[in-house]
Amino acid sequence: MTASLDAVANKFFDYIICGGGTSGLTLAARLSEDPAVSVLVLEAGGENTDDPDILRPALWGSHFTNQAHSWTYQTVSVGDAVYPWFRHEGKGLGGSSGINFMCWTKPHASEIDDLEKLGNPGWNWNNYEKYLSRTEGFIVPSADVQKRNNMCFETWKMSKDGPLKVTYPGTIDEAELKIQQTLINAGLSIAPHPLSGDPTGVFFAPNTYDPITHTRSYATTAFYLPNRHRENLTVLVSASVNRVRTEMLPNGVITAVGVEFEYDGKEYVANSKKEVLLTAGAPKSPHILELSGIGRKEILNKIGVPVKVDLPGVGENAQEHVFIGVSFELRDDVEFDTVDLLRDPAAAAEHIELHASGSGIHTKGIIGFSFTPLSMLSEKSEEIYQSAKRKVEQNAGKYPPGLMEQYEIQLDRLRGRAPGCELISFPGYLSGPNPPVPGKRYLSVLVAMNHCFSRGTIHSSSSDPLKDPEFDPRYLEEEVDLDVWVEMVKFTRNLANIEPLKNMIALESNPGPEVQDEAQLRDWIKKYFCTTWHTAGSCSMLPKASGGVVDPELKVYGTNNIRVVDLSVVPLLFGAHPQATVYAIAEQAADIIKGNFVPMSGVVA
Ligand SMILES: Cc1cc2nc3c(=O)[nH]c(=O)nc-3n(C[C@H](O)[C@H](O)[C@H](O)COP(=O)(O)OP(=O)(O)OC[C@H]3O[C@@H](n4cnc5c(N)ncnc54)[C@H](O)[C@@H]3O)c2cc1C
Repeated sequence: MTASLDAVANKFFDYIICGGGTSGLTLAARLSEDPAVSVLVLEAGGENTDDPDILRPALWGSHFTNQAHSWTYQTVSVGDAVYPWFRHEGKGLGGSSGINFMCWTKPHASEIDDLEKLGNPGWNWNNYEKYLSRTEGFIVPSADVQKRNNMCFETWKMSKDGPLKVTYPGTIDEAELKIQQTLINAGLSIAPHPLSGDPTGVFFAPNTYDPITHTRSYATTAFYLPNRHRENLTVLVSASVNRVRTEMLPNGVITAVGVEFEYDGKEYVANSKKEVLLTAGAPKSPHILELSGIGRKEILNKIGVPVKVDLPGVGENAQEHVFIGVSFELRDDVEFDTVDLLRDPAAAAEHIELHASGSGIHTKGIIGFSFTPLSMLSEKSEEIYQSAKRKVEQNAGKYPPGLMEQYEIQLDRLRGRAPGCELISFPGYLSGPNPPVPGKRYLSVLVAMNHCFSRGTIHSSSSDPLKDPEFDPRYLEEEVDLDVWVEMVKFTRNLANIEPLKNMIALESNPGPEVQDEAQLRDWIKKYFCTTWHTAGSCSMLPKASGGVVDPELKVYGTNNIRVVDLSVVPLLFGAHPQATVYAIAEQAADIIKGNFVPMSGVVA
């Protein structure tokens, strides 16, 4: 059971963790392994344990309409986009790991090594694998499942020891193999070791899935429930952190002494003896810093918060992954159960029943992936690269501190060093503008742009903690992003002409026959794309002079004992779904905080 207010208000704890999400619960479990240390987690949302809408798989996106499950952020500038309201993060224990799409992927090793290259000793692939192995609990599927799905794990380096269950969903349709074969026929190859350093190619990715109960495995089941009995771990839900309380040390550095939090409409205080750890996610961690007087002085002056540390990088360098769905209507004779069925209330009820017995749509997952460099998809890749390079060189003097170093790496990736183009097979309709036809089933290929050059900002617009920060993502501001994306969509549409997919589909629903030439394609993308909810960078781990907010020990510059430990610290977003990386960051952070971190050398050592 979570704690009562009385156990928290005005009490003292060694560590106060602000946000009980993916990283927060991981960190809490690791720090409280030492019974001599007291740990408090404050989570703004509810406990949400045993909630079937969280536990039952294949409910992708359904949480967005439920305020108990997700935060909804309106973005500031969205250009022509029609889905600005589609901006969500997880709320309640488990955070985004409780509402995410459960896909388990990892970046190319060189992209993690890039963190070290950007000035962060110890943040490299070797340490990444070491720390992620503490979370990851891979369950190898049966020999029968492997044979049926052409799976081979000999070259995959996966840990079986962690508490987070990672495996394949109970139902894998034969259609997934056909989609995979189509991609191979289109020129891609099987990725030899996609979850151990090089995801280039096609593969079936596991999910965060418990194969016994056919339910979601997430930060709550892996790190909170098994440890909630610990006497030194206190978790208070419905407690929203307003700001960090600080004092100034004689040397001009500020030190955290606790936090102020909102509970049931009133403000309370919890005191920290050692550290305050911000794990509120990329939209909210910079918000808490700014409300605490740590941030860009112009922003703090504007919202009337006294400046304690002038730290211009807070809320800057925000990066996103974005996707757009190309949907194909399936032929009626194709055997492929898709989530389209769930639009019929009677079928939806039937599949809830089926789930209880370990079958039906709710035992499916999103598993079909390919990651490639642009050169594998388009003959225009060199032209696009040269044009992006010219632009970066021309504007070199105009970029904010640190961005040029990031762009140099991004150009290298664009030329093929790491795969930024992703295609995901989604069993159902997920696209616009043409709506699904009742009774029809769809396959959508989600075309995801993972190495966006555009950068956004997330800043407080008021000193009122209950007012959400303003998120200005500046999507597609850098034209290379759209150039790359157009080529990816062209490649994807052409899959309809390649067997065996050709034989499965009746027609292309979106973008549809109205979208023919390149100008129309560009307009369609600008209108109907959507975030992939992987926001990073808003509290970047970089040297301070490069726009950094935290140092390589994740400590906020100018403070003695405030750290940020969540996806916001990643200064340059990689080409993978980020939950695995968030767990790895939290695991490494726990060792750093405990004083146990012995870095394994990486490329820069
Ligand atoms: C819809 C969706 C689908 C996704 N799909 C995938 C996927 O399939 N695979 C994948 O790898 N990744 C996926 N992701 C991304 C991944 O889940 C997240 O990047 C990751 O979980 C973020 O972890 P975090 O610890 O940074 O933040 P979160 O897990 O979001 O945790 C932040 C926590 O802080 C709490 N909080 C916020 N403000 C306050 C405050 N002021 N006081 C107290 N608590 C506060 C929040 O309620 C939340 O619980 C998805 C994300 C979303 C939203």
